[in-house]
Amino acid sequence: FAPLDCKEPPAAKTSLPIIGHFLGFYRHQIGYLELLRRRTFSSAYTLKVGNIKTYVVTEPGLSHAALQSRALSLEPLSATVATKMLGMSKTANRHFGIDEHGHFIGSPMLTERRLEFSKMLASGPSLTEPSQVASNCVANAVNNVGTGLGKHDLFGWLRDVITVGTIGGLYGPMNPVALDPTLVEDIWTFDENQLRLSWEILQSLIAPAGVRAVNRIAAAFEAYVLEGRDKLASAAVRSTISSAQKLGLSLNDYARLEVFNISVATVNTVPTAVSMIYNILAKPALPQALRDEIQAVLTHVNTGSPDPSGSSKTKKKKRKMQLDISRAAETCPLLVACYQEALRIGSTPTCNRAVLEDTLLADAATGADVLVRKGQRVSIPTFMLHSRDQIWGGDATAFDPWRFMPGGSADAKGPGRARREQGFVPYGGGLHLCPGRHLAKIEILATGALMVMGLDFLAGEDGKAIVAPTYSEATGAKKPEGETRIVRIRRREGWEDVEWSVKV
Ligand code: HEM
Repeated sequence: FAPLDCKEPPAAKTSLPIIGHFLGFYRHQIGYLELLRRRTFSSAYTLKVGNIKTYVVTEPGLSHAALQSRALSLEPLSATVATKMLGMSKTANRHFGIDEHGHFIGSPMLTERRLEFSKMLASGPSLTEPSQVASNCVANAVNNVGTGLGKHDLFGWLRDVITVGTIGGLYGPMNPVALDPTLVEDIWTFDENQLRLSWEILQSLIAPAGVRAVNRIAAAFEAYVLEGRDKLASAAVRSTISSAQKLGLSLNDYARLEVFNISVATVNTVPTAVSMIYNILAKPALPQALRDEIQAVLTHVNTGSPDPSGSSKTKKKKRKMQLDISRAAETCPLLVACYQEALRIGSTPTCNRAVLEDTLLADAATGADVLVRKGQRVSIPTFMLHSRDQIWGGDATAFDPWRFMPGGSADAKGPGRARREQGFVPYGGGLHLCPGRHLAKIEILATGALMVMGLDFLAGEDGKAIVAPTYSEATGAKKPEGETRIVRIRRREGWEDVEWSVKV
């Protein structure tokens, strides 16, 4: 490396040259980035690992500048990393804009795909359709819970329900996961192995489970298209399949790309919903406060309908209750605040960019600026912005939905608003702002509301209280660990006869 320009962020030093940062990541996982922030005392620092130089941005103003800059792009990284990780063919490189020397020269396919997908999932019937399917899946799961207390691995249960619902909504009723639910496990295995899969060589030795998961999912997607089951997919997915076909991507390469797509569509939604629900249950006053609030968006649809599951002799009346989640945004501020709080602390995506041109990133509020060099990377780990006391008014790592309510420390109209807005980027920003955010919001709000209204939860063991989850150090999306995952669940007392549905 050439020495850093004085305008470039300071280098994060390590006492052991070459292997120091590797050991740091090995020991502290992603928390190592926060450790380096404290060590460098800077709004951005430069991390040199192997032959890659990454500028880690740690302040709201600079992260906003980076996300909005047109001279920084996710596409070169998606192109080079995804093709490697997914084991795509050499010819696929061309479609991803990688030339014969391995350089990124721009990819109309990636740009077109992103724009089309964003448009389709923004509003209207093409958003309603997948949202409805995903929400129905959660309603069915609640309807299927028994009246006696049963022990559940709450994370595992929600993971499966949300994954099946999201993929059903996007890829239609005959999607690969509907036909083979064991693929859910493969999605998570892929997520845990992403880092190792992005190695240049020896992936089968370093990440055999990851390679197996990619191959299994890709084979299922090949069959999905060959058998014409994709005809039943959502408009958003159909449009991306047709653009891949138009550009001549082979069936195998398309199927491998879907491994990445189904992963991004689920591995952030699940931990966010899981964090929201566990934390609601762990705060004694919260479930009742939410139940009082959500009552306003319930409609008793049909009080007189017979119980479809009963025999003709034992026909019971079922109360059909519809949750109108489309009204939750204005009517249920506490539920929305729980969703925001779960986004803030429950999922920890990192926004990555490749620098296309030497660029000066400037924080408009503080006047601080840093130079990022062409060909290098910028990384914005959202957890570093979302968990800082100075931005969130103290106790930033705790789940406290009231901070988002009027008069709370994160009140949208309160002091420090601009800094908080720039420092709250759960869905990234700029050109690459997550296209699935509207779908995710509907799914997570519906999941939270249905669980709270329809079910009673008790800790796994008698006499114990449900506690906020602690997380395992595993790589990939956040997963609660050990005993905290087990809870006892039954239909809510007095509401056992309700059959739930959702209006999105
Ligand atoms: C709580 C749930 C979710 C969270 C927290 C989340 C977060 C993110 C983040 C941080 C990014 C990177 C943005 C950037 O770099 O600026 C992203 C990208 C993306 N997300 Fe999501 N996401 C969620 C749900 C979804 C869902 C449900 C879908 C699919 C329908 C989806 C599809 C995508 C896609 C395709 C991209 C890549 C965008 C691009 O290449 O420009 N996400 N998401």
